[in-house]
Amino acid sequence: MARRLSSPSPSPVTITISPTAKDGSGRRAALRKSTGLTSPVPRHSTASPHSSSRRDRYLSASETDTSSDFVHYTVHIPPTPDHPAATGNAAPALSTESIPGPDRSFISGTIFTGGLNCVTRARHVLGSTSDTAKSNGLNCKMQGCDGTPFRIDNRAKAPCECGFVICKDCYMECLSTSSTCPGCKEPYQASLSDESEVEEDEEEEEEEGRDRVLPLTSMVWSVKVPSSKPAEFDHSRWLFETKGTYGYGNALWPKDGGRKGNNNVGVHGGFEGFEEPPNFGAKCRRPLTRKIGVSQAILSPYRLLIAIRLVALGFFLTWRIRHPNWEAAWLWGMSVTCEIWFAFSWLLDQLPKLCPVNRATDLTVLKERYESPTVRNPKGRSDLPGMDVFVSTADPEKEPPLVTANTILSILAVDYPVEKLACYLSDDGGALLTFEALAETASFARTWVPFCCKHDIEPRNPEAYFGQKRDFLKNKVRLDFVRERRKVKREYDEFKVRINSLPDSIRRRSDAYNAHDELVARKKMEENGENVGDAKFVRATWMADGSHWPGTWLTAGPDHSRGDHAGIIQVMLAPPPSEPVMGGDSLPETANCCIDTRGIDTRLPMLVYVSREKRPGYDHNKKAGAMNALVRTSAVMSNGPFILNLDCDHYVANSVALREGLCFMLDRGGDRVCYVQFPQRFEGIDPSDRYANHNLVFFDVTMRAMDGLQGPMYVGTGCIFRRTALYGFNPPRATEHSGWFGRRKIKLFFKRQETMGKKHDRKREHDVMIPSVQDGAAGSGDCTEDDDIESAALLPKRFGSSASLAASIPVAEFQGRLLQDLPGTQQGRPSGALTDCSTRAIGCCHCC
Ligand SMILES: O=c1ccn([C@@H]2O[C@H](COP(=O)(O)OP(=O)(O)O[C@H]3O[C@H](CO)[C@@H](O)[C@H](O)[C@H]3O)[C@@H](O)[C@H]2O)c(=O)[nH]1
Ligand SMILES: [Mn+2]
Repeated sequence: MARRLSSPSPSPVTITISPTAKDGSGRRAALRKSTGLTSPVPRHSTASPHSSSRRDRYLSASETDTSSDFVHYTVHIPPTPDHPAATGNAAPALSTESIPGPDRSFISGTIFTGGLNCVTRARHVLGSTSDTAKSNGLNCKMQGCDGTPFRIDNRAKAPCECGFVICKDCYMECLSTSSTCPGCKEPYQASLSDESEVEEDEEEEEEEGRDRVLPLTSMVWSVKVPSSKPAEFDHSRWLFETKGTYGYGNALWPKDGGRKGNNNVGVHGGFEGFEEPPNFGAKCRRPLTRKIGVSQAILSPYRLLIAIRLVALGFFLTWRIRHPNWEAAWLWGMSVTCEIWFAFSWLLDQLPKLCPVNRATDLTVLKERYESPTVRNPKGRSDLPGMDVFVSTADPEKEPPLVTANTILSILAVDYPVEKLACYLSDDGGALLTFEALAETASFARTWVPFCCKHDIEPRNPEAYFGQKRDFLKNKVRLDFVRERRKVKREYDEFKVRINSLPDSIRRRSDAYNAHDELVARKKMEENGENVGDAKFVRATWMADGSHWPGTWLTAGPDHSRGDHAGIIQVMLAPPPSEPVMGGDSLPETANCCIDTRGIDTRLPMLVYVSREKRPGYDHNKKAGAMNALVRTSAVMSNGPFILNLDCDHYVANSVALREGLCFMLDRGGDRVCYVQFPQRFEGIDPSDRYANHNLVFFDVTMRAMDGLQGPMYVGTGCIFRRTALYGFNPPRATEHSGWFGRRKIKLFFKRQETMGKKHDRKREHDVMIPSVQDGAAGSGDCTEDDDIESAALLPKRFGSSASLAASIPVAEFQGRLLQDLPGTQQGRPSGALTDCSTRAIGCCHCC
């Protein structure tokens, strides 16, 4: 039984399927439920008359446990703008009301497809993209008003510290009535009477506002940042050129030591007339990482053993050569050659291992340096750089979607500032199954992630966590832990059932739609008097909203087969707001009924589904190609300066791993680090490791030993990269060998060879300079005009003609710098930057 396509209404389709799915505990999966299969919004917002309450669901699960041999699966088909619901119907599944402002365009603007042979499509979003401010949710937030907010430099700006966006009329009204911000109920800082004043005084207001919220009031009054508009001032250059310092002791610091009076001058002061700075940074000067030598007790015997073996080997080879066997000379010759070769290769293998190193990170220092309140960052907002996590999957049959889903969940739940994290799934199979599994994952993440954060769950892969044999109560202090764990486990079991029944439900849905289409086509042909017998009908794969899946079809069709389909991008979870959204304050739709999220930040990181375009005749380069596509897509969407890649069958086993990786990147000298490789640990294989499947020698010995030399190698996955290194730019300070004796430090980043002889031409092509971010995408502060033109001309040659991609490069470089003390840092591309450029970035010829 299927709903007719021609009369779209959000009534669910009940499909009866044979009971194939079993959940983890072996219990027969017999659940009656309503699922909005492609809806990344919380499941309970898809409320329909058919969906029972949660408690009922559990009850019905146990009731039908033994009695039913069939699963009643209710597929809720959400209405969409192209298939609008009949008026007066129940609330649409993709209820925009349930999503706070900025998220709207991402949730309703679902799928982006496009590429070489087809125009870029952005379905469902047409209405909201017409007005950028609207699509970003940046219109006036007053109830019943959607006026244009204050604009400064084309950016909407809130007149209040709390970020409540408001239009001019409403602002004036508020001022005249209560003078308080309708968002935070705090009084507005300055009352402004007319429009010009509003615009002109914005900067001053900003400064006043900054002073107001600073807790360190005694210090702040005299610290004047040299420029009122920080983005235009290059602080690092200023520091470098003037040898100035900020804060205590700088040129602007008063000699008399400020309000408190100064009794210390001349006593502690290093320079006459300047106050000795208090020791603020004693802790922050501590390094983020430490190199720990391997204990001599282990190394010395090991080295001795190698020396003894070497000597023995020497004696043996000498003896061998001195005692030739002339009766079988060729045999003797062969063995000697082979033995010498083996000895040599053994030596090559041993020598690098003489000096292995361990490294340790200090996460408390990272927290102090980047996440504690400072003068410039009074709220202690995280200053960590953005991080994009890439997961690749290729075939939903060989790589089960449940495994991929668990990987994604472990990423979404990592301990990293949510607004700085973005997760991308590359689906090389272009399969609707992976797509819908990801939508389900996004939905389950709303329960799983707050649960992990609340109770410090480790590991944050639900399958691994619930499968643990050890006592789960260890180190758990919260009283509601046991109850919530039980609930979440049950949710997870249901989630597994849903994922495992997806192949069936997709097939059945498609069959129903196809049968209906075929019937209509047959009728038409009969009416026209055509021969129906030998007609062939296209068997499409249908999405839950009643449209064709743009990727690979179950029965391959033209333009929908493996290796021949359009590119697809779908944002499953919109970029989160920058302020924490505590569970208790959230709207009832987003409230989590499974666990008590009061006081827990319920935001989730951005999650994007990407399936790159594939066309015959192009080499897609397997995983490398998928990674390239993700690098370009993420550049125009979130542009995290660091990238972590994982296979779909891996997961983040330690929730602070990302932070630990970044310690190496952000430590002193870290700007020379291009990537940080994590070791891999394996599960589900022989625990006694009889066949060395755990790869311990490789990850725990060889890689550490290589680290002691020049650094470990990239093993193809589980690696944090510096984005600009992937673009092929040289690190800011490359340490290069110049000959055998010693090293030479060269500065390649912003400097170029003065001489422009022919010899340099080839080199120049590889050392493309990253244009300075202060001067926009095409200009460089240190370079002449000629250089600008040259680098601007080289960028499209290497990265295609996408202006957004080119513009994202210097931003990524800027944000990846060591200290985030550069003001005005734009955190990634604005969330509304999802344009047709990102679909062109996943095009197979990459000629956007
Ligand atoms: O066309 C393809 C083929 C593969 N993959 C992905 O690449 C990853 C690795 O492929 P797999 O066949 O599983 O290789 P393995 O031998 O299991 O993986 C190891 O070896 C690979 C190189 O041989 C590395 O890329 C992997 O990171 C490393 O884990 C998987 O996530 C796949 O989904 C794609 O995205 N597109
Ligand atoms: Mn693999």
